[in-house]
Amino acid sequence: MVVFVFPRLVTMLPDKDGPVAGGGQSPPGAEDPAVSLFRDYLRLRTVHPDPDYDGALRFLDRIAEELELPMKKIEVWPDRVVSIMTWEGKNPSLKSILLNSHTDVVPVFQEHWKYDAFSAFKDAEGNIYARGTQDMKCVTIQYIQAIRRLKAEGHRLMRTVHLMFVPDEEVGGHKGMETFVKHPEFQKLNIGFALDEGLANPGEAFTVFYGERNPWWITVHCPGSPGHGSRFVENTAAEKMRQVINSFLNFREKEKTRLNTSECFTLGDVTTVNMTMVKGGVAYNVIPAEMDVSFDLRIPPTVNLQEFEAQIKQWCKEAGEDITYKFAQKHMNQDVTSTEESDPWWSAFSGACKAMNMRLEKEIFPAATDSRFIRAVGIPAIGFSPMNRTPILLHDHNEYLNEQIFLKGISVYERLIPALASVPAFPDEV
Ligand SMILES: CSCC[C@H](NC(C)=O)C(=O)O
Ligand SMILES: [Zn+2]
Ligand SMILES: [Zn+2]
Repeated sequence: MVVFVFPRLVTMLPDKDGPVAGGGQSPPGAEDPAVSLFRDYLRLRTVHPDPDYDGALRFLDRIAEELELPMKKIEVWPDRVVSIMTWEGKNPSLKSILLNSHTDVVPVFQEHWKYDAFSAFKDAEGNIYARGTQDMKCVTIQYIQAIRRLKAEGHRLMRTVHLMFVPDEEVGGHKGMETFVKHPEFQKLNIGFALDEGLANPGEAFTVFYGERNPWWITVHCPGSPGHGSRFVENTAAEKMRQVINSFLNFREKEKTRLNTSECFTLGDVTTVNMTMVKGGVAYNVIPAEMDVSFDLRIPPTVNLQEFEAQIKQWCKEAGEDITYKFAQKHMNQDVTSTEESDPWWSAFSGACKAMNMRLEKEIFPAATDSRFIRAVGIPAIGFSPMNRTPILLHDHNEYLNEQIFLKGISVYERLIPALASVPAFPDEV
């Protein structure tokens, strides 16, 4: 049995922004060690643009030592390390289970926060405030604590379980999962099924994501005739850009209406279009020779991407001569993970949830996570963060998670992980 000896020094200090007594702080020593570990992890500043990845690696190394699990590190890019903790199964030749989480978090606007976003302050209701409480440091610690409990109870699972900790998800995953899935060390993991992040659900149910919308980030370049700002110059960049904007934003209106008029649609079922950047011009009285406009498009897996791009091409053509566009992101893979009851992975996942009386709501993830790279190499992946009764606050001010919800999530994984690791061998595995 592994004795939990994680040092509690930081946790026992009073919170910077909270009262030392009477502010809902548990007396030292009374807090569940899993919550203390979570709060310690939240205090690491793995925040962009300069995440303390070394701090995270040291933290995770220490946990691997406690759990007596080997930790492998692969530098997929200079200063970008993927680390993998492995709990070998009784039958290591079978396909393994991946428990993925990213270590980085998005920046904060501290002036809009009630507490220091890296103090992990816990209020009287047990709500823990910090960047990453929902996205996704909770899941990292929940995986770890579930494995810790299972090991302490003497379990040994049939399939191998890998806990993977990746950098740079929040900045597109290029120097993280996107590169790592093509690495020979990734192939060696022999992954059969993956869990990655999901979203909180404000109600009683838990949301599970079986696919994602494809992110397309596009910049449309509009060249035009320059001239004096006092004249009616023909064929200006601005006139073309106006047409382009109209086409994109008219389509946006249609999709918004489609979402709002259908009872069964969620955000993941329609295409969103947002104009996010505009560039051009040098002076008030000089008509510029070029203007650029950028859009963030999110396209559901049911949309024909070739036809959609043809539509964009048409909009640009209609807006005037010599308009070009280029993509900063253009994810093309539209694979979704099976949620048929006949699918052994889904059946194990949903069966374990059912046994815990959890109601699941299946959705397409509206934004992009590292799951898209995992699915793109043919591995089924489910996005799931066990947080019900919780408002969706990822990337928002005052991101928080209640400690009881956090603790319940550990129990959820304690059932889920053995269920997945017990999926019987497939015919091609023996
Ligand atoms: C397209 S890469 C950026 C990834 C980011 N993910 C999340 C979850 O916010 C996004 O969807 O914008
Ligand atoms: Zn995330
Ligand atoms: Zn995020």
